Amino acid sequence: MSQQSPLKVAVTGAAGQIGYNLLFRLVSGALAGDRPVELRLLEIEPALKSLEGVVMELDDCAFPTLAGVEIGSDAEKVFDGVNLALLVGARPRGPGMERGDLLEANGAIFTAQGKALNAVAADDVRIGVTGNPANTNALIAMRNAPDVPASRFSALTRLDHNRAIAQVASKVGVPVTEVSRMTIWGNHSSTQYPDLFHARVGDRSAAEAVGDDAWIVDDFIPTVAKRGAAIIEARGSSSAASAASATIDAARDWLFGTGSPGREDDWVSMAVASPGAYGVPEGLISSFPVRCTDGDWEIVEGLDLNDLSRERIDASVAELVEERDAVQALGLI
Ligand SMILES: NC(=O)C1=CN([C@@H]2O[C@H](COP(=O)(O)OP(=O)(O)OC[C@H]3O[C@@H](n4cnc5c(N)ncnc54)[C@H](O)[C@@H]3O)[C@@H](O)[C@H]2O)C=CC1
Ligand SMILES: O=C([O-])CC(=O)C(=O)O
Repeated sequence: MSQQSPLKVAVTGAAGQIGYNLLFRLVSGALAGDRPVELRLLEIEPALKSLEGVVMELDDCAFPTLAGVEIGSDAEKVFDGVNLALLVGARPRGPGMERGDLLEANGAIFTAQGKALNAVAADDVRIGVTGNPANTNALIAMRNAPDVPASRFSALTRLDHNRAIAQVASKVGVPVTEVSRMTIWGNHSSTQYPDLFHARVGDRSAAEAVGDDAWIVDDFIPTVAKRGAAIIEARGSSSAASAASATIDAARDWLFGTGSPGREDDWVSMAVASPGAYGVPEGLISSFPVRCTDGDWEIVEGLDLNDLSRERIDASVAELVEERDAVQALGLI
């Protein structure tokens, strides 16, 4: 039995589709190996009964690493002392909607949760936002938590990153493990820019390995950027298992480090508060190539951007500026 203190992990929207795919993996080692995990699950009052059923199932797995579960609808109680908060709970989009259509519906949730985290989370808290529109929800939470360093907030673009890796591996006919240095730039929306010019397949540029610029522009970029909508179209509801998997990938790498043996210099995509890097206005939560060590991220600097990359990044960042202005006008930040 491990003697380490439990990692206290909050999950919001825990009774939802992503929650059902996330909780069991979170406590079975995918996040923190054999370190015990204590779950703090936040839901709205009407969903608590359903969440009780999920907790029964968690008990029934008899996970050796599950150090306890608390549930509730009061954010200040649930977030008390948490080291990691995964903010998943939000209204998902349906067919025909863009993620930005959810700004107002979800803004109120992230102001309240930002304030609660500010008041009661542990000093070392890291906050990952999956609920859409993820970048701007993270911005709202961050701006409502003035005592938590801005670097502790991130929004999920790891699902897009994983989708991009899968697409390029399939195109070139290599295992996904051959693809490295993938970057998603900008917003987790259809304007996002998955970058094959810095990605690698083995020891070559991914763009060269693909050898088909028309495929990159007409096929790869829209397939990755619109994958969420394609899943909604096919399943009738938005991605859940893959979103849960990416939420864990992102949190694990943030807390315990990016890279792997032999690929120490690999990076991942995370949407983080811009320090002004690559011309992205300071404070905007935008996706960048990052490396993480001991719970801190660092943007990979000095990548040359070709005209296509510059144009696509600028377009996605312009959308983030619009979203920021919209939530500012609503008084949410
Ligand atoms: N960033 C990403 O890559 C992805 C993001 N998403 C987003 O994740 C979010 C959750 O998706 P699903 O689990 O499929 O939705 P869902 O509707 O199945 O579950 C959402 C849960 O959040 C709960 N909730 C609502 N307001 C809450 C509040 N104030 N506090 C706590 N819980 C609250 C609901 O009761 C519900 O149980 C959506 O916004 C969806 O668009 C989904 C896929 C990928
Ligand atoms: O598309 C959606 O609304 C859900 C999501 O964010 C994704 O699958 O990337």
